[in-house]
Amino acid sequence: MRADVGVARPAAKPLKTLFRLRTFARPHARSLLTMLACAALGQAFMIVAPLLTQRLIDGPVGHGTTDGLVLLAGLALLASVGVMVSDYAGRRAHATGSIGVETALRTALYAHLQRLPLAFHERWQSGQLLSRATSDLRAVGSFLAFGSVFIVLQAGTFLGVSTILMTIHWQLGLLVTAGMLPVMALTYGLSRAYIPLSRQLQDDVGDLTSLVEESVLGFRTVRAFGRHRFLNQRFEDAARTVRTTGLAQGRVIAWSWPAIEAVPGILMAAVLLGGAYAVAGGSMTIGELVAFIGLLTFAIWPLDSLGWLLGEAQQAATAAQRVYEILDAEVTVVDRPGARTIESPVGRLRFEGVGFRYPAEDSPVLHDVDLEVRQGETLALVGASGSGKSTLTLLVNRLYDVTEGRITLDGVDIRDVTLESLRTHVSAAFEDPTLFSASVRENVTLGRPGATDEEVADALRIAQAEFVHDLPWGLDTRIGEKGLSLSGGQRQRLALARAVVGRPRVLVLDDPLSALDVQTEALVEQALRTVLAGTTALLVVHRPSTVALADRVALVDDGTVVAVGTHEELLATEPTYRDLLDTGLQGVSQ
Ligand SMILES: Nc1ncnc2c1ncn2[C@@H]1O[C@H](COP(=O)(O)OP(=O)(O)OP(=O)(O)O)[C@@H](O)[C@H]1O
Repeated sequence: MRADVGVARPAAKPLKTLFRLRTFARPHARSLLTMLACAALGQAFMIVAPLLTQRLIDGPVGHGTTDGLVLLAGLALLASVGVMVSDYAGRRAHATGSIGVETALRTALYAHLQRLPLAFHERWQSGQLLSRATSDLRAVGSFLAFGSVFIVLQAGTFLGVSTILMTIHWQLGLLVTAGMLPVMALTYGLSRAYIPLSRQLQDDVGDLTSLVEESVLGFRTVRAFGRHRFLNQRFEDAARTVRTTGLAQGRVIAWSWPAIEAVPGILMAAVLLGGAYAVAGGSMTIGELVAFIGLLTFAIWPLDSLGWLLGEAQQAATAAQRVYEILDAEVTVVDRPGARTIESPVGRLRFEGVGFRYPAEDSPVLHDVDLEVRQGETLALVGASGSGKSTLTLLVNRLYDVTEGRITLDGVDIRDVTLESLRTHVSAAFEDPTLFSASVRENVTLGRPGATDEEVADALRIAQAEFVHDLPWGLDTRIGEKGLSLSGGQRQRLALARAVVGRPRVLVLDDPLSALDVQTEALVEQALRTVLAGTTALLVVHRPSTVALADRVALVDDGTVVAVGTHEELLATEPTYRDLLDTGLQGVSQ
């Protein structure tokens, strides 16, 4: 196995990665800034209350008069209305911003996943992708729209309040400002211990999600083999790993959080003591001390919450790193510069010195493949298991790109044709048919969205899939996830209908009839002949009867094509072919 698969670049440091997310926040800057401004305004209105209290104590209360009381009460009322209005506007802006950022991120991630090559999807556990596309994305989105804004707000509030405190009594004000230092030191220590554990926990949860997904999708096999205890054990082990990491994370929080939270309490005690001395010494009025203590709570809240917000930032940073590991994964199968569309190819397919190595592997699975599939010809690929037949079919519509040589369609290297155009003309159906939780019609027209009703009906007839008309809502019946509500043979027939709808120029079929009973297979083959007559087709053959559909046969052995000819020619000249027939391909009509 090679380590340099080249599908995902190692992500940068978590906090740096978090900063990269600004591109997603930028389009929502207006909402986010409105939210920040409203929150700042709300804080400012709240700070008015202790300042008014000071005026009240040192004014009317201290002098025993009612002068200015109405004005002070009016200002207090105005301030509370201000708090209410800014809170309302801030929350509205927050909702718009946070939903917008999260949607933009989710859409970008999904679109990128769709563009990533097969190599990426084969290497990544789907649970890891799922947890990144759900919980990580949530953490990142909510931090961008909430945490990041509040870090700015709380830092601003702390600085603003500290400045006011210094104007009231500069020595005590300085003491409060200095309280920031131990909080920052403790937060730094927390982040060094917390970030790796946070990353570990998110990875562990991804593994757990994969296990759940596997057991849900493979539940029939699990039940059939009575292996639920084994799977339970695997799940318990993975859950224990999550628990161990979670506990380690909890221990880090347990020592750091109380220490961070102790700082404001110590500050309050120091201010009370220092304030009492200051009032006794005459450097502070009672009203100023009351206002100072009232304002101190506004400085303490940012100190208190900064630890929590930075924890959120760290969590979001590791989540962002995990999301960027996908977003940074390279889309390797792309349109070349100057790639062109082909309108109506005649369908001449040539493999010229083709070699192929799977991205994670050291040695090639295909080498020196030279093969021509003539216009309108059906060519069967026959070979022992693992000889490379399926791999060869994956190259034709560029699910993988060749690593040696080239494949041409009508003499044009398929890498010089746009992917969209190539995949319009080259259709494929594989042994394991994937259907989607959508209507029958949507499943059939997946590769040809503009297909007419006649084309769909034609495809269903060819694939002997007319059973769909008996479904409760006919073509509009929704079939379950992966088509689980249908039998294996029914799913294969629908996948075949999808491949032949609109009569593509080139058809690649990798044993698409394997789940059919003998009778249905014969009917499908009979109908397929009419399609194959006008189409260039590459057919991976595992059953003798399918060879009968082909004009010629290519014998694949150990990653290369060793002989090409009609069935009769190969029978006469190739002992390997004869051996293969003896072991499984008997009964070919001659
Ligand atoms: N995604 C993959 N990554 C790495 N190696 C792979 C991958 N898929 C297949 N291989 C290897 O490539 C070789 C050819 O496999 P391939 O599936 O093309 O053979 P095949 O002739 O179609 O076999 P079968 O008749 O059993 O389906 C095998 O050695 C297989 O292990």
